[in-house]
Amino acid sequence: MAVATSDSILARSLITDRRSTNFGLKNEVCRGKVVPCRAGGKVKGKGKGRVEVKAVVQIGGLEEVKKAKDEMGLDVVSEEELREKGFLGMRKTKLVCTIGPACCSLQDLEKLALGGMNVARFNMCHNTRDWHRDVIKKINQLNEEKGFCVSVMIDTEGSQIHVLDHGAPSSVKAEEGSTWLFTAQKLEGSPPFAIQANHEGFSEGIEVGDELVIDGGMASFQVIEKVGNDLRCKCTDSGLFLPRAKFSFWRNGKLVARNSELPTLSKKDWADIEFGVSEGVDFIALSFVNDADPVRQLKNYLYMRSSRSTRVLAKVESLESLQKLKEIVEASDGIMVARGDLGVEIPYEQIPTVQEEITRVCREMNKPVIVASQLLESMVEYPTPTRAEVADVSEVVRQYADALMLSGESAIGPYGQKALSILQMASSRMELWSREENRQSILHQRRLGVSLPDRIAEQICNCAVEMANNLGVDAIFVYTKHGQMASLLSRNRPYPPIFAFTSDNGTRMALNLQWGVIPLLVELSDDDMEANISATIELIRRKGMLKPGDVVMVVSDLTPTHINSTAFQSIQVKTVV
Ligand SMILES: Nc1ncnc2c1ncn2[C@@H]1O[C@H](COP(=O)(O)OP(=O)(O)OP(=O)(O)O)[C@@H](O)[C@H]1O
Ligand SMILES: CC(=O)C(=O)O
Ligand SMILES: [K+]
Ligand SMILES: [Mg+2]
Repeated sequence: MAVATSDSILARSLITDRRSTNFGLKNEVCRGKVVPCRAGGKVKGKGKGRVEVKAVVQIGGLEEVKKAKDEMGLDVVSEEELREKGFLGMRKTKLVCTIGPACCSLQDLEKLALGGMNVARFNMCHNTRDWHRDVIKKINQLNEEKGFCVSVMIDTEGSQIHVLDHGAPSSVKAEEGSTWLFTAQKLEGSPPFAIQANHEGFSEGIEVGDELVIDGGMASFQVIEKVGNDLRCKCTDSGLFLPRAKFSFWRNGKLVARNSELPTLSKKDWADIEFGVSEGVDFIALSFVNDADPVRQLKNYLYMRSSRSTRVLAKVESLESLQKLKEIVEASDGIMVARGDLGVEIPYEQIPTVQEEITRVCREMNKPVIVASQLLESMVEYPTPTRAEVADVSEVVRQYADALMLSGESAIGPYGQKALSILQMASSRMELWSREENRQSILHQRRLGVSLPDRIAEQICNCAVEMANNLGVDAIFVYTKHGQMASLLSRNRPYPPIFAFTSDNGTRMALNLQWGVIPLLVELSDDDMEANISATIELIRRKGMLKPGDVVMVVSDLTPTHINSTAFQSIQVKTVV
């Protein structure tokens, strides 16, 4: 029987007769002949690299299989989706919801969780820490008591120059031709034609004649006079000041870069991070990252605090971050394309191409990417999205981003659950289309790994996905400690879902953000991979979710626990009987 072979993998197929297959925990027949890979030899500190590729092995009659745990480690939403839609119908694109006053009750959060929310985002710009703590507790409670698997992300405020809350309940209008004072001085009451900025140095380096743009184009002004740090400006394009509206300055059609003197991580951000660590959040998203330094700084800090399972995401929302994109992606555990602020810093028309490029770079470098902001913006007010918004959401899915994010649609809008269901439907539809069009085949994977073990893992995952797609298997099972194998599989955007079994809860919650990965928390043996495989297949089968005839591809990369033991890497295809 032909099995995928490649230069670095000497594959050997093994067809095992069902009757002769004894699925004991340490079944040598099952394991087949292990063939060293050509690149083999000594793998530094990891024993010998070994790759085994097996052909169809059937399972069934599993008397000896380890007694399955009662609970499956699969969250209730995935379980329901699997029952309803089957393996191939499971949604791949992950969904992030910003939590705000419109969705912070236990009932609302439960509805969002049922609606497919994978990650709840808390924007530390708004509300008090007590409020955030209280709502995070509710998410934890839902996970524990109702079997959801919703990860928690905090998003730092970061340092940015913006309009201070002007005291007015909604927005303030600027008419064309009117003259306004922009100042950092404290304003008493809400004097007309005066706007207070949050930062002393907001006008540093700004000259008469420069253009002041509000929220990336909501309104525009020309600087007509500079007195000390204050700016007197004439409105050249009328528009609204929303609370916390952002400033940007332009000269001769170019952005005047000036945020750089502000620290990416302010005192308040560090206090919020401390809060996040003490609440055990899964992700910290850093706003206004301009280079890799703050990401590294935070990762070091988390390491020192023994909070290693907290993943650090960098938000790409400044001109500088685009110039240092690769180093930022490299340093972080994932990226958010924060199109709201990005659209303040670069011209609108560049957003689509920049988004596609960031998404591509992230997939190549194997980091999850969230595309955020204004996906269904009109739904903050209206119960249906515009057709253009649905097209935008679909485009993000077509680009194979890992996740879509709701902002105001869920945080303050009355139609948050409906907005979430629209993300669900639009992504499922586009995923199906992409599969039918075989679009996955156009993804080119740049070589990623440097060390031999990393390269082996990468090759196994690339080959496994190609095989899984060609064979039309129903699901891919993978066993993972830190999520590496699962994410390498996900990077190839396979047709079947990836069931990632892990005994590390931090890994499980982090994998929640990765395209096509369904993380399951189970107890795994450190050195008996066959036992893990048999037990997990049996676990799913007993729940009635694997039927006879279903085909599962099992990918394993057992890192040896002893220096002299061998790595056991394999791709196996198993048919359920
Ligand atoms: N915890 C909260 N409390 C009150 N309002 C909130 C909260 N979270 C979000 N909002 C509201 O929802 C809107 C959209 O939220 P979101 O956090 O996505 O804003 P953003 O400006 O896109 O993000 P960022 O500040 O990170 O750039 C905000 O303008 C705010 O009015
Ligand atoms: C999400 C966010 O921070 C932005 O779009 O600016
Ligand atoms: K923020
Ligand atoms: Mg932002």
